[in-house]
Amino acid sequence: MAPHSCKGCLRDIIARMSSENKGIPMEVNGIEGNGITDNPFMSVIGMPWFGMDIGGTLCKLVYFEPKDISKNKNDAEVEQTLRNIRRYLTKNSAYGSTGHRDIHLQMDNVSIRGILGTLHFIRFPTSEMKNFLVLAKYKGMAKLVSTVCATGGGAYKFEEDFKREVNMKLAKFDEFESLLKGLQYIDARSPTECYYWANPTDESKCTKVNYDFSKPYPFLLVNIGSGVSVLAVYSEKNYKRISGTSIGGGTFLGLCCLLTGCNSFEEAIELAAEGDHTHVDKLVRDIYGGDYEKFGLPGDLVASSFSALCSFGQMNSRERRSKVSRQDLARATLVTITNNIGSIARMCATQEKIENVVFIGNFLRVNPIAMKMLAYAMDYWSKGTMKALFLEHEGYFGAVGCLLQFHEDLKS
Ligand SMILES: Nc1ncnc2c1ncn2[C@@H]1O[C@H](COP(=O)(O)OP(=O)(O)O)[C@@H](O)[C@H]1O
Ligand SMILES: CC(C)(COP(=O)(O)O)[C@@H](O)C(=O)NCCC(=O)O
Repeated sequence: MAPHSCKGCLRDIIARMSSENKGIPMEVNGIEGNGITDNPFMSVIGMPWFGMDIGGTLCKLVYFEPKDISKNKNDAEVEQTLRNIRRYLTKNSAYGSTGHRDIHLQMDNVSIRGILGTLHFIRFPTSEMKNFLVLAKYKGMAKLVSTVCATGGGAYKFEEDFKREVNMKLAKFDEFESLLKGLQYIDARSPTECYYWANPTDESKCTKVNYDFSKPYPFLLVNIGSGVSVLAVYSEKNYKRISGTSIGGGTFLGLCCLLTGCNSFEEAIELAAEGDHTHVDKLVRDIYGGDYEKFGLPGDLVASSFSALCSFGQMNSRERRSKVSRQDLARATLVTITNNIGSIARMCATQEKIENVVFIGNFLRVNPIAMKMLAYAMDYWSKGTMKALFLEHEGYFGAVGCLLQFHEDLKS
């Protein structure tokens, strides 16, 4: 394996912590419940509350910070650990170089099971899970929380690791149930949650416009994570997964890294923002000389993605490839993946006779190019009958939803 060189990542922090705190045992294996943590009532009232959505690429961690944690004051050690964890999570916005708290998404004064508090939104790469567990152990979380609610594929994949490393049980919840629960909860409490892009093709006029999503049904939910899942949602409880594709956010990032040598999603998006996909793609006008009017295909529509680089009969093909920039390749990759998702979403919406298509997932993070393309594509191809909608907490609904389900289950 290549030596790990990423300064400040979770692995580094842990190494630093262990050398700075020689007195603190890192191997707190086999922590037994301390009586308090085994009592579900205590963990509801006073303990930190976590919901995790462990996806194929990113782990989304939602932390509910109750306003009042004084309920534990009869136990000074618990109280202190609780305060330390709270301080660590809420005073930092970065945890090493790989963990981030999305402060702009923080929700204050929300209540879960009648308890008022703040929701914090944290993400880190799923590949750092083992280091996260070491950190959780070191911070004493395992002594406070016996159960963490979790969703996403990683809730299954890492279940044994949680048990072995930190003696924590995972309360597992289905990822789509969680998505929908979280979406309903957040949208009802965040007045500017849902929006659409007006004039998506005209940069000077393009704006984000608030959308009232209080009567949402029916809607199509397109979750663009590592892969893509498409759900048709008819009511709070009635939904079905109608389609999906493996060509999703992970594909964009993987191909972009391969083609451009970039090393992060943010870098990929920055490159794409500066590139021109028409240097890479073959457009309808490259084939027709203009629009293909009979079937309403405009000349600037991509006819064939990446095809401009492989017109093998043409003398200039090799020269063209050598002139294409990393930025152009990143943009073309983004356009290809986004168009494909838009096309699948439109077919699903047509089939289900649904007009509102809600796009979520972290592929849309810091990615207005993709959002505007989806907005335009849905509008153009449906002749204005379909609407692409977006949500501010794009990748966090699953994590919130499983936390809510956990507390609902405790109630019943
Ligand atoms: N910081 C990031 N690191 C990696 N991928 C990111 C990042 N920010 C956004 N993405 C994009 O989000 C996708 C993952 O989205 P997410 O909804 O978290 O899915 P999953 O649950 O499969 O991890 C990645 O494939 C990538 O396209
Ligand atoms: C398997 C998944 C539900 C996992 O969710 P993710 O971590 O990608 O958000 C998703 O990647 C997916 O639906 N993939 C597409 C599979 C298909 O329908 O071809």
